Amino acid sequence: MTDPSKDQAPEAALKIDRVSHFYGKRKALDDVSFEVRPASFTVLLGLNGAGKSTLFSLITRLFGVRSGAISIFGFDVARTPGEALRRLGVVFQARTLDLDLSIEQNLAYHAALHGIGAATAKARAADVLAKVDMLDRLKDKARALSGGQMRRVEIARALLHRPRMLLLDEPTVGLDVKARADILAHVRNLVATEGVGVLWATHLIDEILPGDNVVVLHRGKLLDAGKVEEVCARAGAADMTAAFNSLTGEAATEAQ
Ligand SMILES: Nc1ncnc2c1ncn2[C@@H]1O[C@H](COP(=O)(O)OP(=O)(O)OP(=O)(O)O)[C@@H](O)[C@H]1O
Repeated sequence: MTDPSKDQAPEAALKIDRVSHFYGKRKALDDVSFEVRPASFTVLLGLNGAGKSTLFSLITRLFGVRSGAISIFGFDVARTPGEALRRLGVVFQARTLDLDLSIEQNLAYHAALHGIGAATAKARAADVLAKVDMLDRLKDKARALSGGQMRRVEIARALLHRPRMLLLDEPTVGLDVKARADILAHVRNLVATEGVGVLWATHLIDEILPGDNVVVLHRGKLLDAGKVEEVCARAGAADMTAAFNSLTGEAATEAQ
């Protein structure tokens, strides 16, 4: 007898199903579909204007989904927003820590917004800060941190309510090479050790590693999605840079 559980792929952490979005007459997303699996690191790769931020705004319900559907672990963000967003953590492109508050206060404030009680919040803050190696800075003001350290605290904060899916919108913008590598390593570690599904938006091709999933978005259209190796093979390219150039007709961006 076959084991039915073997045939059932685990539910998608994030499912984007035929999503389009217009700003006035400008089509920012054109019939985009893809999935992020649990415990996978998926790179949303696109140049400026590809539609990455628009897609994030739809996933987080900043904008309503008017065409297509988005679900998180099977919960539609429009029909069951509470269930869907409870499972989602977000790190936005813009810095969002209150610089005059301590790290502890920043996290406590966020926990309160999620309805997490003070004692639980304290324990969880220690837990999530340890995951990004920032526990020793608990009492410091956010202002005292470097850009990379702030980003790590923002990632910790996004994990406070224990989401199973994490969105990061160009999280390494403005960081130096070491801070970028640190953030990437911490997030990849969350995928490996905690089974979190990650969607990592970037325009930097060298943030992709072999075995990652990649979604190539260009001017609102999804050009290809799959394992890096599959995308390269389909494009007849030796590496992801060549695959991106061939798919989009534009030059990919490497690290600064
Ligand atoms: N509020 C808005 N009003 C009108 N057009 C917008 C708005 N926001 C984005 N756009 C347009 O939608 C398209 C997609 O933009 P979006 O910001 O989603 O891309 P992106 O991939 O996130 O780019 P970036 O890396 O520059 O942030 C672009 O053509 C952009 O000019």
